[in-house]
Amino acid sequence: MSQILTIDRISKRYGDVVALDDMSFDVNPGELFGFVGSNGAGKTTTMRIVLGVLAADSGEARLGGKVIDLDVRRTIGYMPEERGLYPKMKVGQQLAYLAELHGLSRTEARDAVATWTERLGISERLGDTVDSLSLGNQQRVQLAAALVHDPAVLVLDEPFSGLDPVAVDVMSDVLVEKARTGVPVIFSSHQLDLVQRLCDRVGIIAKGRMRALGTVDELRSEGPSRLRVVAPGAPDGWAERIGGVRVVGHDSGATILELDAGADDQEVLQAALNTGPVHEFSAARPSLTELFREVVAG
Ligand SMILES: Nc1ncnc2c1ncn2[C@@H]1O[C@H](COP(=O)(O)OP(=O)(O)OP(=O)(O)O)[C@@H](O)[C@H]1O
Repeated sequence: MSQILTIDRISKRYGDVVALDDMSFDVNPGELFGFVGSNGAGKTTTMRIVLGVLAADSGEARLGGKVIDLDVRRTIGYMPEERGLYPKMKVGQQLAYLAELHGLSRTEARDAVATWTERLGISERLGDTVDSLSLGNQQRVQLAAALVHDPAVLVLDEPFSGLDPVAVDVMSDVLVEKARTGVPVIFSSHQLDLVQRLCDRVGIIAKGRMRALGTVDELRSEGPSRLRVVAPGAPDGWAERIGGVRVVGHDSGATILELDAGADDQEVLQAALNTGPVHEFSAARPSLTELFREVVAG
């Protein structure tokens, strides 16, 4: 059954360090949620609290409205940042053991291991010990470990870090596919282009607080309006004489302008045409990376 994951007003301190300060958000059934923030912003702490391996000082995490206790925790697929496999155990044995630990019968566990190792391209490694695998393949095994028990929610701490482009594609496909079955999927990442491309919604956190939350489109359309203008014959400084308009960047021959509320884009177009031909004149929206820089700096 599809269930919503709720992080409800969680706060957590480590001594004097405030790791989470009233953190709240939901991950809906069937949603791929990107959890982003600078180093030390509080992503791992949030995920550990969801898993119940760390206690919150206040607030709570719920799945389908039920506080996450030991029973609920068994239904979560988790990929910890520090990874958590037994290095000397064989891949197949280890995955089957983890599946059985989460309540699958021996036969179900064997079938699930075969399915996921095949899907993740590691079926030829079943008889190898984990420590004999490359780091990327260890990561695929770690994802298989999070998936073998058919989890009701997936919580993944930096699942893409260190993967080659092919492995990134495999991981992306699996996460999207899993979300589309109705499972809430949350993952943290510093690869914002990937988050922008994959996620239904994104939460940007800074210093333990949620600072921006929404679909990538919603976040990108907030803030001042920007124009992208390509006017090859325009002299330097052509746009700076227009009221309420600032040059905020240049990109492959284009000038990026930011307009104050009420500034007239047609006046900008006219000013550009006055310099000669205009090859491009369009609304420019900030990338997730630019938004992230603004949110974290603000
Ligand atoms: N066991 C701990 N003891 C003391 N402080 C801690 C501990 N774990 C985390 N912290 C602090 O809590 C804050 C949040 O850390 P957390 O690991 O949750 O951040 P993060 O967003 O996952 O960072 P990263 O992107 O670097 O993995 C940081 O200031 C960190 O130094």
